Amino acid sequence: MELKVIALAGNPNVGKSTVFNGLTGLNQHTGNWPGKTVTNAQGKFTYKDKSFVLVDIPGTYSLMATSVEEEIARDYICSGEADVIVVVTDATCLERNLNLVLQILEITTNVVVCVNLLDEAKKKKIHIDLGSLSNLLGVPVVGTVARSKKSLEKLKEQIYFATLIENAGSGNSRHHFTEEEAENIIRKASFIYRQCVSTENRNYNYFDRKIDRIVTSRTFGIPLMILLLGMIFWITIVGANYPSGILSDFFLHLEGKLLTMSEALELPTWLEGSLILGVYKTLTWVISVMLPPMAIFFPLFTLLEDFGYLPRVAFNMDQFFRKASAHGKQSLTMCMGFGCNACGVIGCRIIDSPRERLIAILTNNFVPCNGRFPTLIAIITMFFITSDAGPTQTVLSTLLLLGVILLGIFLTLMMSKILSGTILKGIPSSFALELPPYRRPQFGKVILRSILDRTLFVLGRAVIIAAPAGLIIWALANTFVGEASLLAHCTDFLDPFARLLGIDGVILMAFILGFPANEIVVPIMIMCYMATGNITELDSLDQLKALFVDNGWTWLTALCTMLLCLLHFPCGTTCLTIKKETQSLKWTLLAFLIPTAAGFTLCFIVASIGRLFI
Ligand SMILES: Nc1nc2c(ncn2[C@@H]2O[C@H](COP(=O)(O)OP(=O)(O)OP(=O)(O)O)[C@@H](O)[C@H]2O)c(=O)[nH]1
Ligand SMILES: [Mg+2]
Repeated sequence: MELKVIALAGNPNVGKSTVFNGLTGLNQHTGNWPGKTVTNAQGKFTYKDKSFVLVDIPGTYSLMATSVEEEIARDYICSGEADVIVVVTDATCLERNLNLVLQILEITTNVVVCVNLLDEAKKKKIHIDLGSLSNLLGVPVVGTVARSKKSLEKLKEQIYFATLIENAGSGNSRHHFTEEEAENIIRKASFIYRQCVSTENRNYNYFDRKIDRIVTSRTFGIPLMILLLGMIFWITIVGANYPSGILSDFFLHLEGKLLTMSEALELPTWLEGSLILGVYKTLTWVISVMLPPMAIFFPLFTLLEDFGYLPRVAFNMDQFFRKASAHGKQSLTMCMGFGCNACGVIGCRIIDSPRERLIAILTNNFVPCNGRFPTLIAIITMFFITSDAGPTQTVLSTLLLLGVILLGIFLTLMMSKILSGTILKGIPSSFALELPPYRRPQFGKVILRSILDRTLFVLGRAVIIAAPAGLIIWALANTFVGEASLLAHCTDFLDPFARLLGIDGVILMAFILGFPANEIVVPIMIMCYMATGNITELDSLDQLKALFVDNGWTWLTALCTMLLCLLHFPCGTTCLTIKKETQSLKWTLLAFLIPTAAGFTLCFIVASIGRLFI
């Protein structure tokens, strides 16, 4: 069957990825802020007797592109690779969107215009005459509400018809518009807009502006942001305790069963030890301790993103990034880093200036990703909350977590400033960030997707990386050279240096072995301690704490471990991504060294001061 290629073009934040997901059933990340998609994504769908390849491309305001992701969009549109281009537009600001439609129509006429966000237009009492719009443009026009799949049927039909036309995909490499042509297009867009759109109520974003006056105000903007972040942390810490307990009880119960079974099967001790105490324990630890906080934090964070809060964060933080001679959009890439630093690094493509993009890439690792975030929570829960925690303790833990994160943000700014004053000198470029309208988040979908996606992601990584790591550690701990095991030799070697940093050899080795994935740092510590100690039953965080305390942990060790968790080299995936994005070994090496040096220095200082109080 012949495959037709359909491209989804349009201004940023108009719902292209949502249309893409709706048509293909895939899960491209969507979010209520411009610049979310930075690379082309492909998916397939079928309609009647035809199969289509759908390409989701980054948003662009015009074909006279300026940034990397806009160039990707422009090059794709102009390449003629697509048989049909679907231009997705925002019904609530059609005039501006029509500029791009008209520019694309100069290149190819095989276009279907999708007027999306009709639900919002309706709320704002904007009426669009789709029929005359289609007549004036000379191409099919379909109205959609991309969040509801039903409304996409018509779009599929129009795409189908458009591909029946001969000479589909007549590409045209011409994309230089003279000033006069560009002005003509603007005039034409304005004319068509006046013909097809009528509004009853011009003051439709009154509420948005009212909220923005508080949320982005000079006085309340930042405190409100910190309060919101604190609230999310608090809900995460309080909410994660209970499911964690249930899960770990369940896994312990299962472990008992597995041990009985292995005895019945008369498995050799080494096999029983490596499988159950090595692999099984690591995996179940990851699931029971790391999953609950993630399953709470990420949906909450994504809801804020879907609501449209992130661009407001960027707006508030702009002044600080500007003072650090960096780019305001860096706060957006920083926010993406909370999910995954590798994604944050790719997201840096939204920053146009190469200098500022590099700064954003090099400092992205200063905010903890989903592999480190639950580690921080686990250490806080173990060392700073007891199992019968009262409200004061949970508030204190929240403040501690908030402090660590704010420290990460502060260091991002500091390091940006240092970089732009030394190896990446330059004047900050100005930018216009659009504040998109607030949108009601899709509660059910966001919660389901972020739990499912993250859960599967973490589980996947745990299985792929933690399980073999468990095996290796078990083997190291059980292979003896002279009096001591190989594991002991390694940790003893690292110990003197680690002590200077307020930690011990095991912790340092856990961070080193955790290079492939941060998720496994604490499980490695547990395995190392268990291999040398004699506690084998760990049925609660309290006993886990006992294991750590037995191995010499104090609150200072916990604090330094948290600092090192926040500040150390990026994980393997992130390093590879940095190499790919910068095309340079030098910058990758620097991205590796900067946070590590910062972490070591800070731990050394904190440990030296802390020891005075112990
Ligand atoms: N109310 C409403 N919201 C929508 C609709 N379509 C998309 N959205 C929301 O609009 C936001 C932006 O959607 P995306 O699909 O990420 O937009 P995009 O065009 O891919 O954005 P970029 O990748 O940044 O160019 C998301 O929060 C969507 O949930 C719609 O028809 N109605
Ligand atoms: Mg997108």
